[in-house]
Amino acid sequence: MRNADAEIVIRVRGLVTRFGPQVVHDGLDLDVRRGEILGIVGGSGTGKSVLLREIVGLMRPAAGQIEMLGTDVQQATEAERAMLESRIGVMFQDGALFSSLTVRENVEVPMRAVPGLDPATRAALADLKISLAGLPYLAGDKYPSELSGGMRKRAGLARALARDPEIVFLDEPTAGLDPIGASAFDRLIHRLSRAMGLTVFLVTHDLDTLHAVCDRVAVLAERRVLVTGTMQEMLDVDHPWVHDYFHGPRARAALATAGKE
Ligand SMILES: Nc1ncnc2c1ncn2[C@@H]1O[C@H](COP(=O)(O)OP(=O)(O)OP(=O)(O)O)[C@@H](O)[C@H]1O
Repeated sequence: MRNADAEIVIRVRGLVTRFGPQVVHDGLDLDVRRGEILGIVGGSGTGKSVLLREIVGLMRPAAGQIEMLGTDVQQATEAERAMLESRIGVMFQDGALFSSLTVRENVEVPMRAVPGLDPATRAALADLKISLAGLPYLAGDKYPSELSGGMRKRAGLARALARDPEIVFLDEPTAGLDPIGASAFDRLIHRLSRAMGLTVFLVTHDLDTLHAVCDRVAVLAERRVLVTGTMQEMLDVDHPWVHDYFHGPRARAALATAGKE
């Protein structure tokens, strides 16, 4: 379901974010549809990561409403919050893995909140997520410091998938990866989203990723979501930043690469 009638799983209205005198968002609106991969782009400091953190409930905006999976994130009771947390997964930019835990133990962390899951089942489920994220079986026993950057990203993804989420939030998943590693990660996200019906909220600067996996793109500029649409629709947007971003030399190279695949 990837059309305008699709169910809205995240609805943001009139969002205002301030840090002291700095206004990051001012009246930001955004809809995310079930099953889509939505790319969030914008210049540095436009508040992409902050928006992600506000939606998942890690930060409180100054004003506005955020509804996720039918629940008002800011008004949620503790029980509603716990229910929401069980239905989403988050992968932070640096992976945010616990260095003193093995990969398997890291993936098990979100599962600890599931009542009645015995340790052996938890470990087996963690191994399944590790393999879904494209890591070799033995990676489960390794510590984050023993992994390459790309493997750490996959471990972060495995942990985000730990509780079979309906929505995953990925903050710059391909940042710091070499181009081959990045495109392998793009394919993985696309495959997982389609196979599991996952909704993906994807913060990225990576034009190749946008072309390869995103159904729609939302551009943050002027303290709000300036425009949303397909990559094709972005090409016709008459705004200086949007034009430069989607028509610049890197954009042309990414478009040419996407056309060859
Ligand atoms: N906890 C905080 N306290 C004060 N200011 C903050 C805080 N978090 C973010 N900011 C500011 O909010 C603005 C938006 O930050 P954010 O990290 O969301 O940007 P971004 O669009 O993700 O940027 P980039 O593309 O560079 O990662 C920045 O100016 C940042 O300095």
